[in-house]
Amino acid sequence: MLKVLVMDGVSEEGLVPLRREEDIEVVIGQKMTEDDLVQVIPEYDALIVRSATKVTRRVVEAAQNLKVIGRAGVGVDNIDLEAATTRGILVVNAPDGNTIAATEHTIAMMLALARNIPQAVARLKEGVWDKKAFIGVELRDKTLGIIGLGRIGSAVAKRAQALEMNVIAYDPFINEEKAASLAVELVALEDVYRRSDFITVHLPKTKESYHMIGDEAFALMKDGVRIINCARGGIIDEEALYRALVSGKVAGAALDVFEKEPNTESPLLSLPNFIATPHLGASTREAQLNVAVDVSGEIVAALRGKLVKNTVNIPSISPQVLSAVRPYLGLAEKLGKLQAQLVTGRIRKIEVVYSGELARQEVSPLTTAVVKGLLDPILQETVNFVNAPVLAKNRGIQVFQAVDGEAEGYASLITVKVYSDKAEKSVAGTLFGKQDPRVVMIDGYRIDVDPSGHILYVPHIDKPRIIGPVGLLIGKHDINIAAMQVGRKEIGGKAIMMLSVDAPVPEETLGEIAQVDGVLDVKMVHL
Ligand SMILES: NC(=O)c1ccc[n+]([C@@H]2O[C@H](COP(=O)([O-])OP(=O)(O)OC[C@H]3O[C@@H](n4cnc5c(N)ncnc54)[C@H](O)[C@@H]3O)[C@@H](O)[C@H]2O)c1
Ligand SMILES: O=C(O)CC[C@@H](O)C(=O)O
Repeated sequence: MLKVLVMDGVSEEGLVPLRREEDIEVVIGQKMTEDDLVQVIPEYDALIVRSATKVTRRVVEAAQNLKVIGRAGVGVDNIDLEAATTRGILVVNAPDGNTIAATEHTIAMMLALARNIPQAVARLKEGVWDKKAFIGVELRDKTLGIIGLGRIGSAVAKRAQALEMNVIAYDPFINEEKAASLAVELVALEDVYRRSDFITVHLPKTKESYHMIGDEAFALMKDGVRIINCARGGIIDEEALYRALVSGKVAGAALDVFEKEPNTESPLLSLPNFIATPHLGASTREAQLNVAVDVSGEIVAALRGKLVKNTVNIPSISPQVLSAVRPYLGLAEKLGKLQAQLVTGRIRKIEVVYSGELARQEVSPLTTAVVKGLLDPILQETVNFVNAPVLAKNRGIQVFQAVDGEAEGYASLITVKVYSDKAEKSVAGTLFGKQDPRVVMIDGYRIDVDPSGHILYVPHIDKPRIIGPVGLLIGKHDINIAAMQVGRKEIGGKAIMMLSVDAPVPEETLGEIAQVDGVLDVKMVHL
């Protein structure tokens, strides 16, 4: 008998796909501490959670039979993915089922903000019939700025247009055609800040988006702007929001999510122009049913070793295909990740070329790994072997793969070419000794770089007094250079320097390096 532990009040109705399997026992768990979960987890083959249960490294490491962890929803920030991957435990989610719920909650929050509904209800329940205190604003003809035009952002845009709002959006990973099909004007982030009467965020919490809306962003906004966050706590800096609400710069804010949850202590809760809900975005009967059905189906497929659609960590492909290309999966993903950080402009096309021995293999999983590496840092949803082409297509990115016999002297070579509206960039990599990944070419310049950790990329003119000054500037910050590679095609022409450093080089130093005579560009890459 296989045992599945279901936590966090996942919809009972949605568990039907699990319950109809005769050899699967479903156990509904009550709220547990980490210690309790560590105690019970060894007996389970699968675990389903929403956001309350934290599946920590300790929990994962205590599991002895666990094959799959299912998230009834989108965000997997409560699951230690690295620990699960290391133990070979599949993590699956249900990214589509709660889109409409989160969208409608956002619209509800925007209307509640505009018309002071929560405050007026509270006053009335205190026995005060106060019409004067709650003069609102209309949405019609106001500008809504959406940050993150993915599934929820797009659905919010449609509904806001029905309310006769002008919708503008910032999403560096969506192209103009996609935005045009939604009749949404794509603008720079600063323009969203400067032009919007209402701002709503619909992007994942990543290193880039953490505290992206803080004092500086508020300073750029219109006086009296209203702000909504039904995405992830931490995208808006709550302390800066507090200051902006107190000063009146921000007329009102509505949060469904907080940096720390649960949260009943936030100073924001004391402000009259602040409204909030306890992470209710996905809390509709329909959404909970959808995500429970979706995740239950995925758990059954995973336990039966069948194709799983929404894997978060491990590709679901046939063992034969996987074993042939597995050693290259990490390299392919790193090449995609490297391109995501090097290329500028809106990506239009990705071309992956396989040469040497790899050209004789079934390489589509590797192409997907490249796309995953490119899109993963920017998308909340899982990029996997089934959906990667669709996700890229939805963003107007064409993906091609090709084989080419010429491997430049390497046993196998993967070349990833990315074409954007501003640039064309090519990176190539191989495995040394069938296991050590190396980036061996950037834009035709030969190098030999281990794609891990922090790497400084400095294209420059090949002439004296470049490497020394750059090294000195990094040394000034006590940052150790672990390795250095320079590639050039001809003396005195363009060259590329790649420095592996033990810590990220601060922004300020990057600015100083950019000023060194002969330096053409500088980028800090994290792999
Ligand atoms: N409150 C809730 O209960 C609830 C429910 C569902 C989803 N969510 C959250 O809502 C958010 C959006 O979910 P989704 O399903 O629409 O995700 P999605 O992956 O479909 O869309 C995210 C969009 O954000 C864009 N993006 C990524 N980084 C960006 C950046 N730095 N600047 C601007 N745009 C950026 C991506 O290009 C993408 O289009 C996620 O954070 C998700 O966890 C919350
Ligand atoms: O399960 C929930 O209630 C929240 C889910 C939501 O935050 C998500 O990321 O899907």
